[in-house]
Amino acid sequence: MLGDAMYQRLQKVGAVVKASDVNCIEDWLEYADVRDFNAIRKHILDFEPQLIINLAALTDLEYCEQEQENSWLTNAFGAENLGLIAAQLDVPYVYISTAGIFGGERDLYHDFHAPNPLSVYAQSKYYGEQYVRTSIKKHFVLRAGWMMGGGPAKDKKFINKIYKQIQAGATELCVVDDKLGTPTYTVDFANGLCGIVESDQYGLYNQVCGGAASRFEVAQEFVRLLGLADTIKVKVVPSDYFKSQYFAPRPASEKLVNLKLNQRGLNLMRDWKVCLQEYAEVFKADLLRK
Ligand SMILES: NC(=O)C1=CN([C@@H]2O[C@H](COP(=O)(O)OP(=O)(O)OC[C@H]3O[C@@H](n4cnc5c(N)ncnc54)[C@H](OP(=O)(O)O)[C@@H]3O)[C@@H](O)[C@H]2O)C=CC1
Ligand SMILES: Cc1cn([C@H]2C[C@H](O)[C@@H](COP(=O)(O)OP(=O)(O)O[C@H]3O[C@@H](C)C(=O)[C@@H](O)[C@H]3O)O2)c(=O)[nH]c1=O
Repeated sequence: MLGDAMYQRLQKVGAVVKASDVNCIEDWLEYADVRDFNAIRKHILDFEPQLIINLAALTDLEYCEQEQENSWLTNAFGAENLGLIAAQLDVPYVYISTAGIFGGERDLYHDFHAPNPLSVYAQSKYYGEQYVRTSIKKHFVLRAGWMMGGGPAKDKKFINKIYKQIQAGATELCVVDDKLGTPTYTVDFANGLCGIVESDQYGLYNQVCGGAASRFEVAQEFVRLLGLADTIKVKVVPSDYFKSQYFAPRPASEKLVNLKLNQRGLNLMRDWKVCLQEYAEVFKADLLRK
């Protein structure tokens, strides 16, 4: 999801990019596994980078509950591996963390509030965040919220899960209103990331879109933007409704505010509704094609 937007953003400024993944679905991707220190070290050293951005992760919370060792190796150990290589090369290191590290005790979290990760995914990401913050001097840790981006082919999360139901002909969508968060558009996130890195102001930053919402509000807005509000009903359900499908623990609220970015004048994130309007165009075009 984010890799796509990041690559496009870096292409725009003419950066020379070596992009890698274990899942090489684009011709600009080369194979590299963040769990394999020696192999990825060689892969990176051969390129002599000036910056390392770690976007690799396992982001399916249910998979992470079931495949715990792999989740720790990818999300936490992978963060360490790339951090060590960045430190050895003395280049800045960007690690992407998540609003999901919070426990939901509060309604809204700024950069200084204390995390309390509930799921294996969140625990492994929080470990990565802490490692990077304490062990890597030239670090940027950026916390994203509910990510949306990549379109029908690459978006693995909520928007595309809703879209797939619509595409399959659903006239009623059941959506929870007891989970709150901050949608985060990958295009804006990649843009903001570049601004933060260029500023040389190392550290930890919340970086989410403006505003906040429940999953229900996001689904309702998405359906409206697709022009389907009259034909598709979005029905409120409690999270319990999905307890067998979405069994990983999730906080009631993972709403973030970009307190530090605002103070530093580095907040380039637009409001989530403006971003969703732009993003929905991709899905509208896809609906028309089919
Ligand atoms: N999506 C979201 O809502 C949020 C994401 N984030 C963070 O943003 C970052 C980017 O995530 P996002 O773009 O959404 O996720 P994606 O799944 O789209 O991208 C992550 C990529 O990493 C790959 N990967 C998995 N294991 C390895 C490995 N061992 N070595 C190298 N690559 C690997 C995945 O492959 P495969 O497809 O095979 O798994 C996938 O292609 C992650 O750090 C994530 O934790 C933060 C907040 C919210
Ligand atoms: C598909 C669907 C989901 N939902 C709800 C249930 C559940 O709370 C949530 C599941 O969707 P997602 O898988 O996108 O959400 P989730 O896995 O909770 O997303 C998380 O992803 C990782 C990567 C993060 O870093 C977190 O911060 C967070 O963004 O949406 C509905 O209410 N109705 C639906 O039709």
